[in-house]
Amino acid sequence: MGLGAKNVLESLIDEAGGCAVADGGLGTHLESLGAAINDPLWSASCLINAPHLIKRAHLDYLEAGADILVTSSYQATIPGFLSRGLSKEDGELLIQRSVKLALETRDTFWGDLEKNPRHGYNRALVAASVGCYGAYLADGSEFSGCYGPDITLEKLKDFHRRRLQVLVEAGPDLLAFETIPNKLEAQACIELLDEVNIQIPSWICFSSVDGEHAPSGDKFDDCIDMINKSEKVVAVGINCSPPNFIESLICKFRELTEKEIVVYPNSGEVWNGNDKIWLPSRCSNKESFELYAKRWRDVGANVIGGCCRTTPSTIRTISRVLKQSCH
Ligand code: MET
Ligand SMILES: [Zn+2]
Repeated sequence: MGLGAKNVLESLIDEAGGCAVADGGLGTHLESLGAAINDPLWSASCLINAPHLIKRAHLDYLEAGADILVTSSYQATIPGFLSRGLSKEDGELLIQRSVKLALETRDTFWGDLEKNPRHGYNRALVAASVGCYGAYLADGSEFSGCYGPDITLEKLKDFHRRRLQVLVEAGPDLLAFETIPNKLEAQACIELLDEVNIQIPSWICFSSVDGEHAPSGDKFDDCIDMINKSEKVVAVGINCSPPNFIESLICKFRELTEKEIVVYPNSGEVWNGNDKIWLPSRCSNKESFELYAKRWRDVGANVIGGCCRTTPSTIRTISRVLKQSCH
């Protein structure tokens, strides 16, 4: 990642005419393909028992027009696999597998497309998902930001360190830190990128439950100030938060940074971490992603996709809207 040269994400965004399309909810789509993911490992359980469904889900998103695939490693962690009775080595192989499944699907899809010069797709990037510590806890704390007084910067770094290395060694194009709920964890991730000497670009996406702050109450101004100082973080944004928060957050982020802005909200339904169910949307309906995508692009988003409860059909809509208007 040389200074001055365009990184892979910026090049993709250029190729896509200023706004690229990310994929949609992976856990959600795996479930609709028949995977049983009501499990402490959530979608990462498919790495053990249904890798073919992960490939199917990635392919469906590519066909729908996704320019970026986010891997199935959101909840794939070494301690998570250890508590499942697996060895550290097997856990690392599964984490690696998440990247390989996405790369293989992208390469096969792209190989087939190249036979048809008028296909209209971009060669997709593979973003290795790095779920937050709260995702590993599987108690909904990615939406509260409350990790308790015992969780320090060092503990968060220890949690993230080895998985980051394993993911990067498997050869993804970028790293996607997802649903980060507080400034401390963003700081841990940023510092690790340097300490581990990661050579691929990253995005850091936060969740938000009030439309103004990170779930912990931390100010985005402070989080982005810190991110602006990191050369390795090339994009910042919001994921898995209701769509009606997104426009004003893009405007806020646009004032705070020159980095690329990534948004992939959920459908607006609300996750109840205690009962492990999605409660109905309080604010929006799925149909409006068409209007949302146009507005988000117009106010400055550079990557738009979907998170939980969004589907290939959501991504098809976003892709149609964005690709229509830029070519
Ligand atoms: N990339 C993850 C997924 O869709 C993000 C989950 S957010 C709770 O499966
Ligand atoms: Zn989500």
